Amino acid sequence: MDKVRVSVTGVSKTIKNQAVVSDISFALSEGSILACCGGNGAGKSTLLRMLAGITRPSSGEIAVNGMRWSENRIAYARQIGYMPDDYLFHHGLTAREMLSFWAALRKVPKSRVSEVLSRVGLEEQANKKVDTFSKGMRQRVLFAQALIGQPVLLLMDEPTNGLDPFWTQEFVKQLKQLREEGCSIIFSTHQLDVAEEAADQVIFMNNGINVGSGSVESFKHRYHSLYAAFHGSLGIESGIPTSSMI
Ligand SMILES: Nc1ncnc2c1ncn2[C@@H]1O[C@H](COP(=O)(O)OP(=O)(O)OP(=O)(O)O)[C@@H](O)[C@H]1O
Repeated sequence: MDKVRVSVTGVSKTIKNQAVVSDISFALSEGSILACCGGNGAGKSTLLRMLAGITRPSSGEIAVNGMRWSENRIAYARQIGYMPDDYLFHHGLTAREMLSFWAALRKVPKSRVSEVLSRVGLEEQANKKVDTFSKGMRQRVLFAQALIGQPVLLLMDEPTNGLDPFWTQEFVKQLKQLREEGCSIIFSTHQLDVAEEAADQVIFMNNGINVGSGSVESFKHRYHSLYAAFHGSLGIESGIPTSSMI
């Protein structure tokens, strides 16, 4: 059996008396990709933030390589690269300067900066100021930032937001390459075609609840596309296996 990289057991989050994430459970193995899909306000970002250790669950357990955040926060965080859905960049810094800053924070060699810039196709723009970049280019800077510490778990919140079709395809290729290297990846998206192409597993969320989860292959076999599967999940009587273990 594949080694479990991420284990999420009965995780819930309540904010201001509102159940934002309710009783989510899944397991993701080493070198596997999970897409977290759902409409606006479904709880995807909150789930990713809990996995990243930015927000604490109200209840439930999260372990990455068997380690819980509460046991050793620094060692837990070192395993993870997190790409937020938005980031307020410091004015006046170039892409290289931003990444050098993140490399220093992560205590990784500066040589890694050029490696990740080239990986996201920004080597020629490395010395340009990030606040002059387009949305898609800024997304690629954030992707590079998430990769800088060579994480074993990559968490990405709507990573293809703002990417043009070329870079969306490049992103899918990058994810597959990272999976080959043994990295486990969880990303949220509204783009079910990207989830279908890149992910091995999918979890559909609605109002913080897992309304359907399983392998992309099994959903495609049953519904022909993730779009149909998602609609089926929301349709309640769809009969999707409701087991929350992926
Ligand atoms: N800090 C907060 N204070 C109050 N409510 C919050 C907070 N963070 C999240 N929420 C609420 O939790 C719910 C889930 O939000 P979340 O951002 O996790 O959803 P999402 O699936 O990522 O949505 P989107 O696709 O729009 O980004 C929303 O109703 C949101 O308003």
